[in-house]
Amino acid sequence: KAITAMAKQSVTLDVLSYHASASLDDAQRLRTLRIPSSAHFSLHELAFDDIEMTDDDTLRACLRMFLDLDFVERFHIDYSVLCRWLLSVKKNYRNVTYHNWRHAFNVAQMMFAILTETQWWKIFGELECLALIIGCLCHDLDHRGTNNSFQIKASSPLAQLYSTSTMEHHHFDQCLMILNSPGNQILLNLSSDDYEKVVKVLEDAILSTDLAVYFSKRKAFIELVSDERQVSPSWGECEDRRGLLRAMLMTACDLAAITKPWPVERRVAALVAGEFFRQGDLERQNLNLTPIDIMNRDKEDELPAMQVKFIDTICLPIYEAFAVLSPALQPMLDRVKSNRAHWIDLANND
Ligand SMILES: CCCOc1ccc(S(=O)(=O)N2CCN(C)CC2)cc1-c1nc(CC)cc(=O)[nH]1
Ligand SMILES: [Zn+2]
Repeated sequence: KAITAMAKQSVTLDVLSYHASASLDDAQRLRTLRIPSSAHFSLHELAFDDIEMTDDDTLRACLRMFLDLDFVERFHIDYSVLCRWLLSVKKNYRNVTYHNWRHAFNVAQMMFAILTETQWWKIFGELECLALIIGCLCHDLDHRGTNNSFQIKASSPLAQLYSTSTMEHHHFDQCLMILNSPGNQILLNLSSDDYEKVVKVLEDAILSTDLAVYFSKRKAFIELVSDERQVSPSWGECEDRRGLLRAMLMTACDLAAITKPWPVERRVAALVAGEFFRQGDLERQNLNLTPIDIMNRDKEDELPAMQVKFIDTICLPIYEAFAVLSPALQPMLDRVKSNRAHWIDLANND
């Protein structure tokens, strides 16, 4: 009986992998494209904006990040497999308003920019940096444009699988499924020891993008920052500190639209609002519930005030701590403050 169950499980995985994987043709085409420099794509910019980029550009930019971080050489990643893996990751983001491939790509670019501008890649080492970049690209895989509380309220299949951090567990599950799909196994040539380490860091990184996890870890992080101030080399030796910094880094990159120049923040906030309001519509129509204010289309004019609250309660603490840890990140904090002023203006004009 156990054997048939195992056989069924493996068939399911194969069927999932088959549909999740990008086509060989697409991978073949991407493989032949020329890959411009990181400077060409402005990948080291903390104020990066992807609006001018085509989907092909985003894929080539990801290849550039893997090449510049030396992952392809160091981990003997087959270049065709890397191309297919990137296409499969992109394919497994849905066409939702905000939590789509572009969001994942922007989060990965922010991680690349922070790790390089602060030199923190030296603290984490190649293995943990590989896990962080893969984690960013995969952290919202198969997002349906609805949040954890919606899954619970709708008692969706995902909520029955995972009762806490529902979506984040699903994103990690999808990430592993693609990494283990034939033709997509970019970690194939890692030692089993290195593979175990990458998967562990990957799981922590993706689960850290649940704001509930951020709230639970933030106090310890801010205390550590006020005691230690700059990131001294000793941070590298302590596994717990590195884990805490990685978790905070994931949140800082996930919410980084708030640190971008105003035209970018204003555009992204409209996408976030669009997705929230659609969830509110679903809650009314399907669940017969009155949505919370942030998802209630009728409260649209309160959006600027909500953004100010979002900045004060969630964003400022983390970007203030990061600016203390590395002066290179000060411009991010400055832009959060100037975006706050814009939202205050809009809140007063309504
Ligand atoms: C733009 C449409 C309104 O957007 C918001 C409204 C309220 C709050 S909140 O801090 O009060 N809070 C967050 C935690 N929830 C559980 C309860 C509500 C946050 C946002 C918001 N979130 C993100 C992250 C996805 C990005 C972004 O730009 N804005
Ligand atoms: Zn995200």
